[in-house]
Parts: sequence; C-alpha cells; structure tokens
Amino acid sequence: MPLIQRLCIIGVGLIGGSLARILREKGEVGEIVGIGRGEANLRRAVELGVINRYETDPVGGVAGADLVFLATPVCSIASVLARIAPHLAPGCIVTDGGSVKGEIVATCEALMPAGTFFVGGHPIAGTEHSGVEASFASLYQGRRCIVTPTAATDPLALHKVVRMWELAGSEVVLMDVEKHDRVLAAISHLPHMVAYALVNAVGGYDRFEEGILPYSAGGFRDFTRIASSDPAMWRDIALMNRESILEMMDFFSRYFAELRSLVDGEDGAGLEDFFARSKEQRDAIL
Ligand SMILES: NC(=O)c1ccc[n+]([C@@H]2O[C@H](COP(=O)([O-])OP(=O)(O)OC[C@H]3O[C@@H](n4cnc5c(N)ncnc54)[C@H](O)[C@@H]3O)[C@@H](O)[C@H]2O)c1
Ligand SMILES: O=C(O)C(=O)C[C@]1(C(=O)O)C=C[C@@H](O)C=C1
Repeated sequence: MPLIQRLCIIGVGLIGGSLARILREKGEVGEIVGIGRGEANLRRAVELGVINRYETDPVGGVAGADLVFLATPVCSIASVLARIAPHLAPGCIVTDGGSVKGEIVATCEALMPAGTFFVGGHPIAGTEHSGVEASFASLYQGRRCIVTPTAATDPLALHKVVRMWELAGSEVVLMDVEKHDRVLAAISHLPHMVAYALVNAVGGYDRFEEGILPYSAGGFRDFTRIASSDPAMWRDIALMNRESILEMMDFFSRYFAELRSLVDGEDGAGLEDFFARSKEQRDAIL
C-alpha cells in the first residue's frame, strides 16, 4: 500500500514537482493533485506525468487529501494554508518545503484545525532553475532534508513526513526552527547574497568603456551559478530570514576584512594560511 493515498501539492514547481516525480516513480502515492495559480504550468505538469490532475481552486483541490505539501515561495505559505485549513480532511497532514522555518512553522501550527497536523520541513536540495520543467526525480537523492518538529508536533504525523523524505532518497535530520534558520542563513542564504552582490559589483565596474563580464570564465561562472536563481524567491527568503542573514553578513564581513588586511599588508604567510584553512575545510565536505 502506498505511503500516501491522495497527495495535494500546492505550487508545482522545482521543489513540489520533484517530490511528485519521485513518489510516483516509487509507487508511494495513490494520486497527486496539483494546485497553483498558472493553469498553463499545471497543464504542463499533467503532460509531463508529474501530477495526475489539477485544480486552480485550493479549497476544492485539498478535498480528501491525506497529505498536503506546500511548495510556494516562503512569504505565501502561511496565507495559502489559511485559505485551505478549514477544508482539510480529518487526519490530514500538512507539510512544507520552505527555505525559512521559524515564522512559517509558528504561523502554520496555529492555523491547523483540531484533528489535522502540521510538520515543517526543508529539503536542502535545489538548483538555480524554477518551474515544473526544471523538476527531476533524483533531486533529493543522497541529500539532506531538515524536518523541524516542535513540542506541538504529532509523532505519527512526524513519522509519516520523515518516511516520505526517506522514500524520496534523503537523509532526514531533525532540527529546531531557530537553529535551522541560522544554519541556513550561513550555508545557503549568505552564499546567495554574496553571489548576487558579486555579479552586480563586477557588472557595474566602470573603469573601462566596455563591460567586463563577458571576460568571465570558470571561476566566476562556478562561483556565481546561484545568482541565476529566481529573484522573487530570494526576495522572500531575504525578507523572512532577515535577522539571521544580517548576523551572517556581519560575521562574514569580519573574515572579508581580515583578508583585505592581509592583502593590504602584503602578508604572504598570512594569506597562505588563510587560503589553506579554507581549502582544508572545503575539501573535507566534498
Ligand atoms: N529552488 C530551490 O533551490 C529550493 C530548495 C529548497 C526549498 N525551496 C523552497 O521551496 C519553495 C518552492 O521553490 P521552487 O524552487 O520550487 O519555486 P518554483 O518557482 O519552481 O515553484 C513555485 C510554484 O508555486 C507557484 N505559486 C507561487 N505562489 C503561489 C500561490 N500563492 N498559490 C499557489 N501557487 C503559487 C508558482 O506558480 C510555481 O509554480 C520555496 O518556498 C523555496 O524557498 C527552494
Ligand atoms: O543548488 C542550488 O542552486 C541551491 O540554491 C539550493 C539551495 C542551496 O542554497 O544549497 C537553495 C535554497 C534552499 O532552500 C536549499 C538549497
């Protein structure tokens, strides 16, 4: 028997579409109903075999679902849940894939009617591409997924959400929401901020009469891949995880200032040591 009888995915893009693909491939879901705002995208999702059918009205779409996955941009997750909450089937589990957790988990838990359950989640996997066309079944394979239970979380609902991500190929890590938001600010949000700033800085460099970006090669392009990510998604993440991101930007500035002073002071040994410490740590995570 499949883990989920009727899965409703709200926001059938990269994250929602990839989860749908792998659960269908593994036979772990009876039926997948997609919900979204753009009918063309939903029609395409049916054509691609990502979902079985779609509804543009979230209220009708969640009818009879035993699990609802919210995969819209972070600033819309709670408002989408507010709309569907009164229409959830008894026993329904709602989970999400949003990149920020504190505010979402607190608001969503409070919105759930008695007899329905919310569990926050975040797959640490993605690409710089968006939309259902960019989704693929192996996205979560061998990656981590952070699930963020609270004191209010129902153990059976937690177990089902954990099992879902394991079946998608992920190693599940349980973490509290505050730690999640600080860890993600460091390992995901700060790199995106730096990449966006770097591209704008180099793109705006005006010493010459021509722009210099076309001269960029492997180093610049590898480093800035994530600056091609969806601007609206990253606007929402920056706004919602503002405090942790600001803390990490300030922390990072101290290291950048240290590096600047090593360059300024022509401190060869200091520079080599700075680079060696970094190389050792990065090589260890590959
Ligand atoms: N892209 C990544 O690398 C990544 C990784 C992990 C988690 N996430 C999180 O997953 C979520 C989805 O990201 P994605 O990359 O799949 O984005 P996406 O743009 O590929 O998909 C989002 C989908 O949601 C739909 N949508 C937007 N607002 C909606 C609303 N109010 N109601 C219904 N549908 C709506 C969009 O039309 C789109 O189809 C975000 O919360 C993001 O923070 C993204
Ligand atoms: O690989 C990428 O392109 C990503 O941006 C994925 C990435 C990340 O920063 O690692 C981005 C946002 C997430 O919430 C999780 C993962």
